[in-house]
Amino acid sequence: MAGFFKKIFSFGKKEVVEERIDETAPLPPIKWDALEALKPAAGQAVPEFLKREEPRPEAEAAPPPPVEPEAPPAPQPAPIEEAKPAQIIPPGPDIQPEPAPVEEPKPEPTPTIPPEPEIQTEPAPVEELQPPKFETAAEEPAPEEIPAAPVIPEPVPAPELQEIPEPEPQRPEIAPSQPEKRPEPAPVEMPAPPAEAPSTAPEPAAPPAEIAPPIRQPAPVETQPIFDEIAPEPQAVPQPEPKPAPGKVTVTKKVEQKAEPQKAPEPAPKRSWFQRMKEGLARSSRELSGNIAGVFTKRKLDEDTLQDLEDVLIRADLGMETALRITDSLAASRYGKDVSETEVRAIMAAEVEKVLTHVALPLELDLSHKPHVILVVGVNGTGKTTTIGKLAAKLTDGGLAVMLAAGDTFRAAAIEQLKIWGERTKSPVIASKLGADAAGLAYDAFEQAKQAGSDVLIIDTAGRLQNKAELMAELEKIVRVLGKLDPEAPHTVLQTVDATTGQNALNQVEIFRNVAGVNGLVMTKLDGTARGGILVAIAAKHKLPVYFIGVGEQVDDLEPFSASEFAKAIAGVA
Ligand SMILES: Nc1nc2c(ncn2[C@@H]2O[C@H](COP(=O)(O)OP(=O)(O)OP(=O)(O)O)[C@@H](O)[C@H]2O)c(=O)[nH]1
Repeated sequence: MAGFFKKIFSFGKKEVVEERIDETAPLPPIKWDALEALKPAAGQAVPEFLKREEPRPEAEAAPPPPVEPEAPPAPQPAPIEEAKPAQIIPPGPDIQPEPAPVEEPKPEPTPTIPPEPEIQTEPAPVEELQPPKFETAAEEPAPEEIPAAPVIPEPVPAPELQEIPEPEPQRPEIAPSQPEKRPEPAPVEMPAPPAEAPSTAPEPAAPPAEIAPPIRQPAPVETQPIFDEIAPEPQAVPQPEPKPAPGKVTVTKKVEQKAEPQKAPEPAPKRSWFQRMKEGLARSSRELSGNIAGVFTKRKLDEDTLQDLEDVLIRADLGMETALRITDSLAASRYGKDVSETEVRAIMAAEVEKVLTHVALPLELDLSHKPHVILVVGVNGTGKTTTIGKLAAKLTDGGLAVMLAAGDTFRAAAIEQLKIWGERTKSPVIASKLGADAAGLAYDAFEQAKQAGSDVLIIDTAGRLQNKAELMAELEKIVRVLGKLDPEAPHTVLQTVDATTGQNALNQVEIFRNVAGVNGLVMTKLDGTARGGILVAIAAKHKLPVYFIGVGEQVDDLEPFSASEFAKAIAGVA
């Protein structure tokens, strides 16, 4: 029968020499001492086995054909070989140890330690041939296998995924590569962790320290750049936003800027004041023209026609005097003849202008008075405060120093409103507590205006016409105290008249003229009223100068009064 063959491995040549042994010869006694001595060194013999086993996972074709088939113990030495290199050559055992890493992956590096003790115990009995191979095996296989192991490049991508979920994602990546090596289904996933575990295990050993770092280093290195890439992206996104975001700040500025120029945004400046007045008087004009047209459609100019026309003019608030002037003028030139609506409106415009011409005067200020005092009176709501603001704007725009006095001490809103106008026109405002003596305030304001060298002092007043006696007493007192500082003060007494009040405006002018000595009018709210004709009636009756007309609430909506333009506008003559 076949006898035992003693195998002799020559280093590097991979040759086997077989020597036949006599089976009948007595076996030599076992040298236990020698075996014990071999145990510690046995760990070094493993490298040779690693050569055989390592090629299996990585390259199965590599292993030498003669050795594997003949040596049945090969399967056993495999684990033994792993144990030995674990101490000296960590890379070898790290890659091969299969069972140990399977358990380790979950707890991470710690499980790598247990496999070592088990391996160390087993190698002892098997290694007789290993002692001489320690050095060679350790030198040759370890360096070659470690760098050659494609496992290193694989973990590289793994760390990228790990960056987010940490080490776990690496396993799924490594797993697919190893399952091919190991046909078993269950371990397919498990093998992945072993690859990591071995890498960590060798580190504790001194020599593998060099190998381990390359595996770990790539991971953090790659992860960091990824984080950097991710980090800049979110930062880059917000950066562009802040640029438009400042949009938020600019909006606030725009709003603030518009708050001041509210004066400018008026649509009025685009249109002439006459256009605005004409539009404002359109209701009055349309009504008047329509009524006139109805009178002269089918009839010749006779007494009945003239009477109907007179009624129409009176209903338009032009007043009896003005109505008679118009009918008399028309009858003088066109009596008994056919008369068109256009002819009637032309004659009306001409007569209205005649009435208004002597009242359409510009406001003259005697600046020899320091200041020229303007007392503004009128019924509540007729536009006193607003007119004061508009007028102050005109005067300051003309370079005059203006001071305002909040003489309407009965209404807090009136005081605040005047302060606003003071801010808009950059005019100082003299005000006192609510309910204070209006005359006292007017006196103080006059003194302060003198001291300040103001050119004009405009004093606002209350207009509580419902308490006529008290109002009259207050206005008289104001005029009296102002006269103490300047006998000619107030130099101008303006009354604001609300055009929308109709015939009642005639009575208002009568009252304030007698009490406060009104010597000028400002017709307000001529925009959008159908009763603009009252201005003609007031002018005809009181013959007071009309300095301005108000055609809106904005600062520029105060226009010098023009008789011809007003007459044409109300008569509907282009
Ligand atoms: N449409 C239009 N409104 C005007 C005009 N003048 C003034 N108003 C408005 O009329 C209202 C009353 O104006 P004020 O200036 O407060 O009148 P006031 O006489 O001072 O009233 P009191 O402070 O109560 O005495 C305000 O809403 C003004 O904006 C104008 O010419 N046209």
